[in-house]
Amino acid sequence: MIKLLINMGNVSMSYKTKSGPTKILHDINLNIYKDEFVAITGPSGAGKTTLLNLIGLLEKPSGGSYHFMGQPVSSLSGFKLGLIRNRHIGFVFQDFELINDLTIFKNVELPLIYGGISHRQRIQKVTRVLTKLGLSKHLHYLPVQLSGGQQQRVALARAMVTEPALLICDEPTGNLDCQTAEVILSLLEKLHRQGCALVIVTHDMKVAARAKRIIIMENGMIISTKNIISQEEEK
Ligand SMILES: Nc1ncnc2c1ncn2[C@@H]1O[C@H](COP(=O)(O)OP(=O)(O)OP(=O)(O)O)[C@@H](O)[C@H]1O
Repeated sequence: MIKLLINMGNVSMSYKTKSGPTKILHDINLNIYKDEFVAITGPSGAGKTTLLNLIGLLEKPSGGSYHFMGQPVSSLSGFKLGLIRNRHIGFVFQDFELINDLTIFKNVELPLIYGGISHRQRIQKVTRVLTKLGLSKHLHYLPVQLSGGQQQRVALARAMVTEPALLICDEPTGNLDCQTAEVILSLLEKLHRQGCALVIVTHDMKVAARAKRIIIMENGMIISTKNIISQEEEK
C-alpha cells in the first residue's frame, strides 16, 4: 500500500474568464499520507473548493506536478482518472447530492455498479454499510423521506461503500444542526481510525480542530499549516 496519497509540487490552477485566464491557486505544495486527517480552512473565495476538486481528481492542475498514489495526474486520461476516483476516493458534499428519484439502497449501490462489482456483492456491501450507519430500516426510502442528518449518513455510506483510501468532504456539516453535525463528525473520525485518509474543507474552526493538521488558505495560497498533535506551527 502506497503511504503517500497526494503529492503536489508548485501546483497552480487558472480558469478562463472573459478578461483572459485568471489564476485561482498559486504554488500549492502539499503532501497527504494515508493515515492523515486534514482540514482546509480560510475565507470565502480563498480557493478551498478548487483545491479539493484537484485533490479529488475532478479537475487537472494548470501547472506544477501532482501525483496521486504515485501516478502523474496530468498524463492520465479522463477515463483513467474516473477509474481512480471510483476505486480510491469517496466524496461527501454539504448538500448531500443524492439522486432524488433513486432509493437509498440504489444511491449507495451506484459507485459499485460503476466499479463493476457483482450483483451479489453489491447487495452484501450496501446492506452492510447502511446497517453500520443505522439506516437498515430505510433501504427503500427516497432521499426526500429522510432528515438532513439521515441524508448525510446516506451520502457517507455511498462514499464509504467502495472502501476508499481517501475521503474528501466539502463542508460536510454545513447544512446540519449541532447535534446531527456531531454524529457525522464522529462517524468520519471512526472511519479515519479505521485507516481512511480524510480531507475536509470547513469554515467552522470547531470542525477543523478535530483534524490532525489544519491548512489555512488565503488568496489561492496555503498561508500556514498547523499540526494539531504537536501544536507546532510548521510555517
Ligand atoms: N469555474 C470557475 N471559473 C472561474 N472562476 C472560478 C471558477 N471556480 C471558482 N472560481 C473562482 O475561484 C475563486 C476560489 O473559489 P473557491 O470556490 O475555490 O473558493 P472557496 O475558498 O471554496 O470559497 P467558499 O468558502 O466561499 O466556498 C473564487 O474567486 C471563484 O470565483
